[in-house]
Amino acid sequence: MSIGEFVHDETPSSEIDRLEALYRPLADAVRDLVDATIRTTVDDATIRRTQADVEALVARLRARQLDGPAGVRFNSEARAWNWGNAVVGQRNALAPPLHLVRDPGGLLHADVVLGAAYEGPPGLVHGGVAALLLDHLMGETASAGHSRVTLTGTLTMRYRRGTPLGPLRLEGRIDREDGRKVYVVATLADAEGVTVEADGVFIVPRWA
Ligand SMILES: CCCCCCCC(=O)SCCNC(=O)CCNC(=O)[C@H](O)C(C)(C)COP(=O)(O)OP(=O)(O)OC[C@H]1O[C@@H](n2cnc3c(N)ncnc32)[C@H](O)[C@@H]1OP(=O)(O)O
Repeated sequence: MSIGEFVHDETPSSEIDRLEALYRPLADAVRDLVDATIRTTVDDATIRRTQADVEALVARLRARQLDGPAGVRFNSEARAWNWGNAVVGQRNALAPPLHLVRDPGGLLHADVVLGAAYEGPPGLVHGGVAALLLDHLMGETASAGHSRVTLTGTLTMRYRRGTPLGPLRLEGRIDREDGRKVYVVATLADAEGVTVEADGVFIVPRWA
């Protein structure tokens, strides 16, 4: 990976805001479609008709599109956008609707509601999904408000008990720093308390 893959793009922030407001409801609708596909109990004919409808919608969107992934772009106003990001991509229906909030004092938190699409053991969040969300929150924590690039070096999870699907809270903070290494601790919790603890080393890469 190199800094060359972060693309400088002079689209004004106001236009990015407009596009995000346009695409976010589409991503929300597709996310809802994923949930509906998992949980529907309609008859066979309705499933086949729906499949044909969805294929037609896909063909409509594919009429014009990028050759590859959306990438990470930024403008001179320090506005960055990463529409395909697996956790916070505004156009990515696979990404849970995670909204990160930076608290005074350096804590970063996010509230999220995980539904049927994130299941592992019955009724519980998939362990890899828990790691995905924590990894992203911890990377954002280490980057200290996007003031530096950090990449996950080592990530350790301790699954204390199953995490039920439903409303959850993530919290992360920097524990300590040592040169280019940023040590971050984080938790995933439900209403009863912490379900997963994580600690990780996030590295400011040599090329940054
Ligand atoms: C704001 C956006 C938030 C996004 C959050 C999402 C986070 C992610 O998922 S990032 C994607 C997953 N991670 C990756 O792909 C990273 C892949 N690995 C790499 O690119 C490199 O190995 C990288 C950057 C981690 C280290 O490379 P480099 O900068 O050359 O490190 P290097 O100079 O060898 O080592 C620097 C220090 O880090 C330590 N270190 C290097 N790699 C690791 C590691 N994997 N784990 C722990 N420590 C490490 C070294 O021991 C060294 O320590 P010291 O200074 O005490 O000797």
